[in-house]
Amino acid sequence: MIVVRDKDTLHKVRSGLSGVVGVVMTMGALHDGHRALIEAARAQCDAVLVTIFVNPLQFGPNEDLDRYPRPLDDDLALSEQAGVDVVFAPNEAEMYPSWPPAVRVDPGPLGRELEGASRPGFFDGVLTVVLKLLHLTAPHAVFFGEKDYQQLALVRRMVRDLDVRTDAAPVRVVGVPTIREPSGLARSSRNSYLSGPDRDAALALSAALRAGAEAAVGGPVAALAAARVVLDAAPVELDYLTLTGPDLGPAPEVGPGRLLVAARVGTTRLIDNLHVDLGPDSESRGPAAGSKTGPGGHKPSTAQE
Ligand SMILES: Nc1ncnc2c1ncn2[C@@H]1O[C@H](COP(=O)(O)OP(=O)(O)OP(=O)(O)O)[C@@H](O)[C@H]1O
Ligand SMILES: CC(C)(CO)[C@@H](O)C(=O)[O-]
Ligand code: BAL
Repeated sequence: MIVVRDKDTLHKVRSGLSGVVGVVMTMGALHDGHRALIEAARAQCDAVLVTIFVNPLQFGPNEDLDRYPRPLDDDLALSEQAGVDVVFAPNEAEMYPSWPPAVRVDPGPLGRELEGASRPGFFDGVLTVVLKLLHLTAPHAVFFGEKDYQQLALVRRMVRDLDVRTDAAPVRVVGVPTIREPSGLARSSRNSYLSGPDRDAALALSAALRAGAEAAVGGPVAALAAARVVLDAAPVELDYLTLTGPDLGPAPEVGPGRLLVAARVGTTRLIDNLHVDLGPDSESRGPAAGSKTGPGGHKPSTAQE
């Protein structure tokens, strides 16, 4: 495995890779969720490149940039063991020679909803660094986790809207299902912040999503209500609970939907989401109650604090 810290060396190393190149972008503190992305990339590509960079541009002033874990040696060991060919781990000066960057990617209306509403500027920062990393690594396919469902949707949209291509074909954006602990908790680098009681409380997110999915046969209102009961009973501070279509547009009455949740557990902010099958019992129930304008100006069914 080759470890690269600067753009010029990356260019040389990338030029030496042949066949289909897959990239997995991360902020490090690698876990089984990242491992699943690497495995998907290995299965679909001839060479796998992993980026490790804690991107300051996507952190707000009161967020956890300073305390975000940076166990680089462990990350390199996991990457090597997982069969990664190249790791690109630049520092901030290498990625942002001029700070702050004056030109950034505008994520559009969807980028200002949900995570974007709670974390202003977050998706401008994410899409800006993702676009830079796409230029620098020139992948044929790039792999993102469904755990960050809105991020995945926005990267797909950016690649389409800004014509991001490698070797004359659009970069393929591959979504990988969420890896969970046996308890149901979605694996996340920020789980390392959770103390014992917070770890128990954090289980409410995935439990609420499962309760919502089970109740979804009764329609959107039933799904949201069931999820909300679980969250209300737990010592967590709900940020949002939303039901949308699979593309983050309005939730249908019947058919596939996505239930998304964000909540603060102690000082740790966590997100999760799950596929739900709505109906068929909902067809006679009338429209779902929407209490907030949702992604893309639509009205998804939302339960909000
Ligand atoms: N549990 C998971 N299952 C599948 N993919 C995941 C999981 N956790 C993270 N990923 C994906 O790994 C990539 C890098 O994410 P990142 O390094 O931010 O990890 P993270 O665990 O999401 O960190 P954080 O706790 O800061 O949100 C993203 O595409 C993300 O969606
Ligand atoms: C995509 C990403 C690596 C950009 O910094 C980050 O948002 C993440 O780890 O999900
Ligand atoms: N996993 C998404 C990156 C972030 O929360 O900053």
